[in-house]
Amino acid sequence: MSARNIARFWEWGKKIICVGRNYADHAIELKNAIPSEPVLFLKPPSAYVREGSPILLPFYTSNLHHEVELGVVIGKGGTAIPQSSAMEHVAGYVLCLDMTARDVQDECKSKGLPWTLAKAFNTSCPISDFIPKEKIPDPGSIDLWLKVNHIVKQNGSTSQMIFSIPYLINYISEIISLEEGDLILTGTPKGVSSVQEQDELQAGIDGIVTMTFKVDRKS
Ligand SMILES: O=C([O-])CC(=O)C(=O)O
Ligand SMILES: [Mg+2]
Repeated sequence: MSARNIARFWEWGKKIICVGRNYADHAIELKNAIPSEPVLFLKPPSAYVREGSPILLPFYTSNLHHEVELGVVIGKGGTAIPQSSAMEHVAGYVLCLDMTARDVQDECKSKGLPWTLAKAFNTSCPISDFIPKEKIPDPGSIDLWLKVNHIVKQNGSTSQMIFSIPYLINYISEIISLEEGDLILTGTPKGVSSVQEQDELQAGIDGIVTMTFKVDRKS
């Protein structure tokens, strides 16, 4: 067997750990409290989708939202990783969309149920090409943007994150051990909105990466 290549980590079937409400402006737009500890949820590796394949609308939602997020790819596993050495565990980054069935999430929230149906369905995690760590020397101050049909909907800086990447790696790894090939989605800035069948989503980090995905319905 050939050596595994971290640049294709999404093929390894590792964990996708998502952080919610990590930008105050997004917490406020959805009328949520600003958290005092990170809000965590998971997506299965079957959520990954790559450019060239569409984001499929789940049949049970009529309000699918985009959330553009910086993804942190773990290169070296660990448990209870200290903040001071957290960045040594990072192999690189990807630009991600945390696709969210907002109507289903609202219902789950009101019933006190988990968000699985809202967040973890097939194609709920579109990702860009792998970005080696060296290409983003300061992941705490990069601009993320997202357009729907060429209209800008989200444009935020990772400097607005409530919990930094080292904080998140420490916090998560105290609870869930991190492994090589795991991905952490670090939360979305404001501007989330509804997408429809045939919409084109384009997202990017200026000078680093862009990606384009079409929204479709399962045939
Ligand atoms: O669904 C939400 O609003 C929580 C979340 O994923 C985020 O803030 O990125
Ligand atoms: Mg999110």
